[in-house]
This record gives sequence, C-alpha cells and structure tokens, in this order.
Amino acid sequence: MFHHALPNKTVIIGAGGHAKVIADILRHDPHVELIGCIGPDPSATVLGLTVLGGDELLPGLHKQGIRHAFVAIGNNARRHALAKHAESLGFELVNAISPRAYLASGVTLGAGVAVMPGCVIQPDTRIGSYSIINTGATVDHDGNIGMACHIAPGCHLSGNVTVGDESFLGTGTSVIDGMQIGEGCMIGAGAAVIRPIPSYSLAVGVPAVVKRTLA
Ligand SMILES: CC(=O)SCCNC(=O)CCNC(=O)[C@H](O)C(C)(C)COP(=O)(O)OP(=O)(O)OC[C@H]1O[C@@H](n2cnc3c(N)ncnc32)[C@H](O)[C@@H]1OP(=O)(O)O
Repeated sequence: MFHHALPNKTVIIGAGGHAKVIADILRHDPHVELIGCIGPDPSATVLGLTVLGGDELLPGLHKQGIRHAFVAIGNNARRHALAKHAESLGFELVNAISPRAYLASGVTLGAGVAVMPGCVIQPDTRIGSYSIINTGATVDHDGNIGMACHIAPGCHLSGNVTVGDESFLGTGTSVIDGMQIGEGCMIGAGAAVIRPIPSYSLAVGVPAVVKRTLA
C-alpha cells in the first residue's frame, strides 16, 4: 500500500520577474501546490497565478493552513528580511530547484534556495538559505555561497570559491579558484574576479577592481 502525501499549499512572496521564474519551477514540483503570489498589485497575475495582495496577508494565510512559502524577490537585503519575517510567522520556506539543474554529490542547500535551469553545482558545495543561483550559472567543487546571495545568470565560479552573505554577482561574472568575495558585495556584470574582494565593495571589470565601498 503506497501513501502519497498531499502537495504542500505554498504561497510565493513576490510578484515580479523573479517570481515568474520561480513559479515556472514550482508549478512542476509534485510536492507543491501554488495558491498565489504576494505583491502590491492584486489586479496582476504571475504565470496565471493570482496576486492575493500585500505582505499583511501572510499571518492570515498561515492561520488558514498555508504553511509553505517561497520568497521570490530579487533584491538580496529585502529577500533576506522577508524570508526571516515569513519564518517568524511559522512558514516553512521551500526550495525551488529546476529539474534541469545538476546538483552533484555532497551539495548542501539551506532553505528558500533557488537553482534555475541550466545550473551546475559541483560536489561538496554549500548554498546558504535564501540564495539564488540564476539561469545557467555554475558553482564548482567545494564552493561556499552564503545566505541571501544572488549569483546572476551565466556566472562561473571555479573551485573553492567563497561568497559572503547578501553578495550579488552580476550576469556573467567569472571567479578564479580559491577566491573569497566578502559580504554585501556587488560585482558588475562580466567581471573577472582574480583577487579577493573585501566585504561591502562594488567591484567591476576585467580584472575586477573595487570602485567604491557600499555604505
Ligand atoms: C535574471 C536577471 O535579470 S538577474 C539580474 C542581473 N543583473 C545584473 O547582472 C546587473 C549588474 N549590474 C551592473 O553591472 C551595474 O552596472 C553595477 C551594479 C556594477 C553598478 O551600477 P551603479 O552603482 O549604478 O554604477 P554606475 O552605473 O554609476 O557605474 C559606476 C562605474 O562603474 C562602471 N561600471 C558599471 N558597471 C560595470 C560593469 N558591469 N563592468 C565594467 N564597468 C562597469 C561604470 O562605467 C562607471 O564607471 P566610471 O565611474 O568610470 O564612469
């Protein structure tokens, strides 16, 4: 006798472009039943999902038995704060892992992580909670990506790369092996990181140089 668990009723927190990509992944997940999105414009839809209204609805949704959520907001600091808020309300954050991504042996994921189509994550890499590994990015062996990071489309991180919490690597960033990028950094699209980047730096270019410190 087989028992099939019912899919978890899940709300997507966010209703923009990133939410659309997350909805596309989660709608194919047999463990997830999407009930709608949270966003400012209730007349909008996200891939056919209803936008229910703003964040103030979350406590009531939880009381109605919606116990699972995904925070789909591109901005790292906002996503991090909203994820903590949702968890404090009792929501369990699901992961959105595309079936078209490859996760090798020993990869560990936190909660509320997105891994988009075409990604390759190699052995023993750790991806912290609320982080986004966006379309076609690769993170090679023994990587350590912190919490609420965003590795934008087409980034390539070599082996043993560390990225601190809330750092953003713009589209197509390349990082040589063993590099450390600190917390709260912004790396410009197309950069080549060949030296460590201190926390709270905006760095751009090939090779990447620090342009300014972020407050
Ligand atoms: C699915 C998705 O869409 S995910 C989203 C993916 N998005 C991205 O990858 C966006 C990446 N963003 C960038 O590259 C931005 O240009 C940033 C964040 C690096 C900088 O943005 P801002 O803070 O607005 O800086 P601003 O545009 O004023 O540029 C500052 C300086 O850096 C230079 N610069 C900015 N971006 C880059 C870059 N990617 N490469 C090289 N130089 C750059 C500018 O020319 C400027 O130089 P100057 O001071 O000599 O004139």
